[in-house]
Amino acid sequence: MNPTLSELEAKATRQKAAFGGDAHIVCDNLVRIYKTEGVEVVALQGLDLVIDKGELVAIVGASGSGKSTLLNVLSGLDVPTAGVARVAGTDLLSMNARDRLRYRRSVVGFIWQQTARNLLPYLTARENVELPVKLAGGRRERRERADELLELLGVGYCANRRTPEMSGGEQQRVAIAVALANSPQLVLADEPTGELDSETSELVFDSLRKANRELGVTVVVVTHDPLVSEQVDRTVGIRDGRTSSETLRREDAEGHIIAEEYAVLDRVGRLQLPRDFMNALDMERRVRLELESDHIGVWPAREEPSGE
Ligand SMILES: Nc1ncnc2c1ncn2[C@@H]1O[C@H](COP(=O)(O)OP(=O)(O)OP(=O)(O)O)[C@@H](O)[C@H]1O
Repeated sequence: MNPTLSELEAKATRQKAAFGGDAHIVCDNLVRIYKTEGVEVVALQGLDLVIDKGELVAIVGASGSGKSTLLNVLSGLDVPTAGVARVAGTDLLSMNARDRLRYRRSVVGFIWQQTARNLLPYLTARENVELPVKLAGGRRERRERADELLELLGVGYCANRRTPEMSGGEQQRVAIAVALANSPQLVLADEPTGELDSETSELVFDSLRKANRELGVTVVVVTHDPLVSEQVDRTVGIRDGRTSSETLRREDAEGHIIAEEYAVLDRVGRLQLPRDFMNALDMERRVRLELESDHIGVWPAREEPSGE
């Protein structure tokens, strides 16, 4: 017997609800189109991403692939055009202005690449960390909280310094403390080590990892820095506004780090073949697939008969 319309609707809703379940971050078919002077740029074109609570994830991709757009959506700074974006149960598409402010003050913390953008230069490091707590209406034990965070991130000695009295790396670690001030569930960092040398970058990244491990906060870092992406359990690659690959790292029994790269398969079965694989075998337009018992083979299309 054919299913009724209401049965089909119920099935469709069930399938939709199933994607990502109640994961901490769920992006489902996320689309962001920018319109400037009549020209449309599709920055995110159906991006799917699921991140669990307490994960530390690096997002990598070529310039213009949509990384910052994704981070701006997750931070509540930007509203996507379509799709689903949910963080800690909050639907980022349907928030009103008041919810958005509350979300940005207490659910997420953000660290920008430009050190100067993260801190107010006329305040000390401690005052910078106290400020978001003050703005969110927190009155008690602000100072203790600020000092505790600065200590945890290894910059306790900077508490009374203003921005010009700190190095770039120290400023970024204070910026992480500012981002953590209101005990957010998620910290987002856009190229936080982009302006730093590799030694200082490592210290900044150590601080992010400490926040993740010791405070249990989920951390998502956009980076070009191979050093950073090698130190996380999961790296998500973005290409042309979609997640295209994931590298998972694990330790084997002997303590060696094993990194395995996967292509991301979306719900309708689309996957992006790595460009260098396609180029190596001259694959374009179409490929031949063969189902084997434990894998699928992908071959270049057969030569078209010339018709002579
Ligand atoms: N405000 C905007 N108005 C118009 N187009 C935009 C805007 N912001 C981003 N774009 C476009 O959207 C696409 C994705 O940009 P996005 O900044 O997210 O990329 P990215 O991966 O972060 O790049 P980069 O590594 O260079 O920072 C690009 O083509 C960019 O030009």
